[in-house]
Amino acid sequence: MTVCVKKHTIFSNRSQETIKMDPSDQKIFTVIDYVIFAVLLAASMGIGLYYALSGGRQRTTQEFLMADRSMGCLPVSLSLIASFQSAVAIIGVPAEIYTHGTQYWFIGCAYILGLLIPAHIFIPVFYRLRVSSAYQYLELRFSKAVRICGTLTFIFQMVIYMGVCVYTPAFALNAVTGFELWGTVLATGLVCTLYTTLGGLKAVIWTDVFQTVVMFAGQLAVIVVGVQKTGGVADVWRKVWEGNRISGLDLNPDPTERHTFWTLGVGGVFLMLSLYGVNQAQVQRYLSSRTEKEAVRSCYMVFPSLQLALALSCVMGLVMFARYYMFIVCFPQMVIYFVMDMLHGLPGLPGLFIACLFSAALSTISSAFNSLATVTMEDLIKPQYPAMTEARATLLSKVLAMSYGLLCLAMAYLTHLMGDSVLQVALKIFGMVGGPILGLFCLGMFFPWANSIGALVGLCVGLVVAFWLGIGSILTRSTRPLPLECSANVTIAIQTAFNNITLRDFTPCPTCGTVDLTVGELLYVMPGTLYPLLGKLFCFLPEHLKKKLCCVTPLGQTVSEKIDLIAKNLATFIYNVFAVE
Ligand SMILES: CC(C)(CO)[C@@H](O)C(=O)NCCC(=O)O
Ligand code: NA
Repeated sequence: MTVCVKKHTIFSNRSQETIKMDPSDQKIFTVIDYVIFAVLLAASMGIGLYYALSGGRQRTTQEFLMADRSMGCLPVSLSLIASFQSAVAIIGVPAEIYTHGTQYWFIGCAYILGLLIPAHIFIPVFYRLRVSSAYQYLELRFSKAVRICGTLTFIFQMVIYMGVCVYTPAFALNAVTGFELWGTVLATGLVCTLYTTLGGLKAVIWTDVFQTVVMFAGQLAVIVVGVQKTGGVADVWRKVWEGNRISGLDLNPDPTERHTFWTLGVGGVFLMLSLYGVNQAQVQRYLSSRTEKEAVRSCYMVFPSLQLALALSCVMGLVMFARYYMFIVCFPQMVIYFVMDMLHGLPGLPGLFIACLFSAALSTISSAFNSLATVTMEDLIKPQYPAMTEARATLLSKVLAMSYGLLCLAMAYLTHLMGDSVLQVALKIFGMVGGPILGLFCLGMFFPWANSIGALVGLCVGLVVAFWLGIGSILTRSTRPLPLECSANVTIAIQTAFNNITLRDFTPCPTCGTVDLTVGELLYVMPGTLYPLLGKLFCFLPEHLKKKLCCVTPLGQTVSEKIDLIAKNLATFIYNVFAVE
């Protein structure tokens, strides 16, 4: 088979749809390939059925939404990777490496802090409060209003994301090989809806494990065959070296530059924190762990696997460059073209890659369905109907998981109607909304004097700024992809600034809880919702100074200690009021 793409179409980004396999090569897929794709769907379905019929048979919300809080660290860690490794990344990263060289690979540096901070700050806070949803934290720390606004923002973010995640791989595959578009979208969407609804979080986590393995296997197959067909490792290396694709560390401080150490290293940490620190899909997996230690361990285990995932997609981009280095620009569809060019004639391997692509998609949308069902149940419905029976709550959670599954198909159709360009916009929205949500949680944990009005104003302003930057960068076609760290910082800045205005009185009390007096409202900061950041940073100071510094009681008190503290704080507050009089 020859590269049947006319040169001018490769140079022009606009005529992407002309990149198609040669019609005489339409027999890329043999029966075996279709069987492998069917086996992926059937095995995922089987895991769903297994967890519907074993264990507690999904009769409680504890089992359906939290996997009975009994998971070990290995499945949790593989599931953590699978949630946010979508097909968008699998075909997007090789295209990026092909066009701009290996600079993007430096995002691997951000995984260090991007996983250490969730492991030692976010996990302990969430785990010890024994919440079910990350947004429950926001009510404990701020107020009900903040919780509901956070939940709605998250739902908006994930609903847009899941449509893109199921549509993108089907669309790219269809455009290049003619693989049935809507059949694929419907099959993956419906199978995923079924196993998520039947088997709950246990099924979601165990299918993630299976799908992560398929994902790695598919990418590895492309690389091994690709290197062989391109003339061996030495030849690939020579071509990418001569083609200037091996990038050194770019320390240019200009934040509008495409990828530099700063945008990747610093921006990458913010991206990782918004995904691995506070996103409900991930928080739920930490909370489903048997113990806090297991949760922290699973977060550590994400590091090597995520590095492997990154390395596989970067190397795939390099092999692809060695193959087609005469073309300058590469776009995602060309990655599919490359894969099929490498694997055709090897029965089963094209099927394995399709399974890899849809494993990535399935594992992401199943996490979305389950986490969306959880927040809708725990944050929006349960507080309204506290007397609801467990059986009814479980049934409702299943209905919710199914409804979000069907909504995902509707979103995929909407994405299709709006056309190709909306894909980029939708992915940007995912990143843009992540920033202000991250800002909200950081504000709560690290700023004892932050209050609920500040949090709400900050969230709104943060969203406006994120959209302004995001939409602006789309209109001006700037190449800088995620204004996430910027909007997270703006959120925190606005929130703290606003707090200084609304704060009339700030009294660290003797037992080091805090009493905030705001416009007509008394705010008590619940113990365990703050992370003693300053205390940890200045750990060398004597104990009484540290306590003053962070105004925080240590995490993990008993209930009676908490009640005791609340009483003391109230007493202090009353004393202060009357002392002023
Ligand atoms: C989480 C990272 C940064 C890991 O490299 C990457 O997989 C990513 O940007 N994921 C989110 C976008 C997506 O894959 O859909
Ligand atoms: Na995935």
